[in-house]
Amino acid sequence: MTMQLRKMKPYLQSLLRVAPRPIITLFRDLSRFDDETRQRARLEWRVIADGEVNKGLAFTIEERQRLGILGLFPGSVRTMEDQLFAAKANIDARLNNLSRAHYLNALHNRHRRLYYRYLRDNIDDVMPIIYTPTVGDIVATYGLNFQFATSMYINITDRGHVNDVLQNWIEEDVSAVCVTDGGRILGLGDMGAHGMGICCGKMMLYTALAGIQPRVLMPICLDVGTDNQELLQDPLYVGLRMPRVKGAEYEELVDEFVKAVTHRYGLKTLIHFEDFATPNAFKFLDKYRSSYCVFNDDIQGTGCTGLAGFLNVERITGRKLDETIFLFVGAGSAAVGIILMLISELKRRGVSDDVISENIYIFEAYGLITCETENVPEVVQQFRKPVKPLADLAAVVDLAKPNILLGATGKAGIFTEAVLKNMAKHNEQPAVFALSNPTLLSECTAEQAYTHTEGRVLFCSGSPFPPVVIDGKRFEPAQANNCLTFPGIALGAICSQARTLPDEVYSVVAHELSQNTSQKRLDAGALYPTIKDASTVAFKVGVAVAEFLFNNGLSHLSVIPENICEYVKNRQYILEYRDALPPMWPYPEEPPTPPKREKEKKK
Ligand SMILES: NC(=O)C1=CN([C@@H]2O[C@H](COP(=O)(O)OP(=O)(O)OC[C@H]3O[C@@H](n4cnc5c(N)ncnc54)[C@H](OP(=O)(O)O)[C@@H]3O)[C@@H](O)[C@H]2O)C=CC1
Ligand SMILES: CC(=O)C(=O)O
Ligand SMILES: [Mg+2]
Repeated sequence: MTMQLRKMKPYLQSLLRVAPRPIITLFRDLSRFDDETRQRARLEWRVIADGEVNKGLAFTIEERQRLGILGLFPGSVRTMEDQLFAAKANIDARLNNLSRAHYLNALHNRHRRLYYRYLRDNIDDVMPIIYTPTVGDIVATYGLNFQFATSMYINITDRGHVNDVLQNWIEEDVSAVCVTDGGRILGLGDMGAHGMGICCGKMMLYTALAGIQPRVLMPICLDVGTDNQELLQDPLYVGLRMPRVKGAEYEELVDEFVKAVTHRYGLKTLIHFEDFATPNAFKFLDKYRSSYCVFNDDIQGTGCTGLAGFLNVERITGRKLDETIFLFVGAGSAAVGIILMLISELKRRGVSDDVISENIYIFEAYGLITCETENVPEVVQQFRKPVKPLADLAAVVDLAKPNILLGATGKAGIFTEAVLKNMAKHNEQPAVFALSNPTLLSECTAEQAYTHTEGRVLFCSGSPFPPVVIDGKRFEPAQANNCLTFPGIALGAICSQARTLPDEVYSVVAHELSQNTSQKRLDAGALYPTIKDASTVAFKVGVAVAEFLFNNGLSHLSVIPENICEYVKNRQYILEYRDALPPMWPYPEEPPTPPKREKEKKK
């Protein structure tokens, strides 16, 4: 017996390492049983309750016998394909996308390979369910639906103890964290601790699109309170019920968090900042980017996604970027991130500062940024125009005659009929980027864009819109979302164990994304690849990023792999079932003896 226990020790250790917390509690409750019963219970629950190992009805009868789980499933044995069929039937039977998202989320927790295989096979149908726009509903109903801890909360009250809190995460090896403080979730504003929904969604795309191992990913919410009065008064709110902490105390928590994560998991850990309010987003990026492997998705991921779209406008219209007039509506993380990428691209091409300043117009909530505008953030100072203040966007379009109009405001419908018609008046092929998420906050709909430009617009949007048919002609709007870049950036950074991620990385990414938009798509006026192609794009971006980091001495690894493409590929998550007990989990030659029945014991 002792011998058998010793043989099983590594296996049981791995069991405790991966078991979700409630399961560990279950083990504790088993203390009143004898050793054999405990071992057996652990094995049963190990294979069923760990989403990574569970195969559901795909466990063969032989496996069920061997693992001691016979009888815990109904009699049929299903292949992966059978289970995919059943999952699809379940999804189709549901009445709305939020309900579908709940089903998929539960599948993620209990049966991970099936979940990711389902996502891979149905990615264009599933993206609007697990990501924007439904992720906005997930966040909005987070308190109502909260059930199970699969992510980490670090509260302002944990200051001074963040290291200890992080020890409670069971995984020993984490390669990337996606962290929010809930300050600006999509265009929904301050969502406090409910912002966690976004980090979970982003990290699911790490695996679904870039094939990053789910075990090495940790979604985190820094709960520093919220100024959202509705949430504070909502009995279902799950976060700290206090006003948002700002200033030194808040910044010290972020600092402690960055140090604690890199202390536990190493400097190679990618720290992905998501949906912080704009001033904080820039502050932390500037503070940590030269010493840590940090990435701000809203600034940098969106920045290179936006630039890729501009490069494709150039490919379609033939008008060079240095001769293009841009009108940016909104000057938050997203728009400024794109402006910074555009400036670096134009400078790389030798365009002068004067031309850059002249060709870019910025329209904020109060109107066009002019020389008379006060309190203009430093980063956009150079774009003030020597004209009278102008608060009507349609009039600004008439004044500036932009070729590209880009909105990232979180304000629905501000690209009015007049704005769109003016874009069409000044351009044969106007380009309109309506980047705000979720769908309800888009600056205009695809239908409005095509209708008010006589179908001439090159339109893309942050959230997906269905195809539009006008006078029998079908238009397929492209999705312009940082999901086309952040999974690949993360894949490249993780595989190369990046030290830091300098601006040049994002330039590489923008060009890679642009080049991976097929000529067929461009001919149809689509500025980005389809979501169906997003995983191919993520892989290519990942390889390009890894190559750049290896070749520029930005990797923690001392040996550069000979074939980076193969190297990245070999690190991706395998979607096929593995043996129920793969060799990485040592298992005794003989399965543990089943517990004796009462009758036998009495004999
Ligand atoms: N498609 C994508 O990949 C991405 C999309 N986004 C989306 O972009 C939106 C903005 O995000 P972010 O930049 O971080 O948010 P911010 O809130 O930081 O920026 C929004 C900006 O828009 C300005 N604004 C508000 N109303 C108007 C108006 N009527 N006219 C002109 N400007 C206005 C705001 O000004 P003021 O501060 O004065 O109100 C602010 O400068 C969100 O909806 C988000 O979901 C973000 C990242 C990626
Ligand atoms: C897409 C994204 O990151 C946002 O809307 O904030
Ligand atoms: Mg975001």
